[in-house]
Amino acid sequence: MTSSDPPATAETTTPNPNVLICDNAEAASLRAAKLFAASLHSWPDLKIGLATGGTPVEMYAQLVRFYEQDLISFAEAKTFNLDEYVGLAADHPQSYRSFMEQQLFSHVNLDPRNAFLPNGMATDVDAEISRYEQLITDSGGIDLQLLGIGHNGHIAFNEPGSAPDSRTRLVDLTERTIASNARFFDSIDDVPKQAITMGIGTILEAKAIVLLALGSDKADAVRLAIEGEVSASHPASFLQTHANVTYVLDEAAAKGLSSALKQ
Ligand SMILES: O=P(O)(O)OC[C@H]1O[C@](O)(CO)[C@@H](O)[C@@H]1O
Repeated sequence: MTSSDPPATAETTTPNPNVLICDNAEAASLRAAKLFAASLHSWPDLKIGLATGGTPVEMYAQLVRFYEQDLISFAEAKTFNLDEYVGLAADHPQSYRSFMEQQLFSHVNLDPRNAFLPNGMATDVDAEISRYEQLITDSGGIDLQLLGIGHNGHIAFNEPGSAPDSRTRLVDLTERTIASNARFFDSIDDVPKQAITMGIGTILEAKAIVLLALGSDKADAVRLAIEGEVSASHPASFLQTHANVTYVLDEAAAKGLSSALKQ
């Protein structure tokens, strides 16, 4: 080891994270949508990793607008969602399959046979997990992955403590995540307690990643993800070890970042 070598325990981090800060949530959603649209335009058979939650709603609306303007087509694309609740049927209004149908799938020309999510009702969960990982592998891997970020730094449903090499698996949701997602359900008791999620290792195999974060309540999570220590206590920090991550933020979500990253 020479003096220029990193210490053996250090993670390799991206030296210049690609941080795009937009004036407001709408502008950030449009910016993120343009990144996906540009890739889809260049590579019509793009394998796209998709996220759910409140964050991507406006971004998906922008993608639908691009499709309606004939700027993009999903005819040859494949999509793979990050996660699905366990115990919700595909047609349950709060399943992530339903979310995707409402926000994107039903509005564009994506072949339903090319829209993949884990099956939260699978009786053999282990077999379902293997099937889902294999689907991604057989497709050649995800080209461009969209991520949101949880208040505790979770990406997909990889809660704090998730290992960087974790794969698609069954996870227990934390009380904080259940409380945060209760806004989508009639009552907090209706929020599923488990999910099938891609692992951190699965996500890091995507060739490129876009993390979209909106609003001041995400500022701490964003700061720790981009500038904090790489640690399982904040799973999004593992993105620092990936060579091609673009963070698309509104001003409010970026407010905790050091000034050097804001230029
Ligand atoms: O976009 P939201 O609703 O703030 O959620 C953030 C993250 O939390 C999840 O909804 C999971 O709880 C992710 O799917 C999402 O990326």
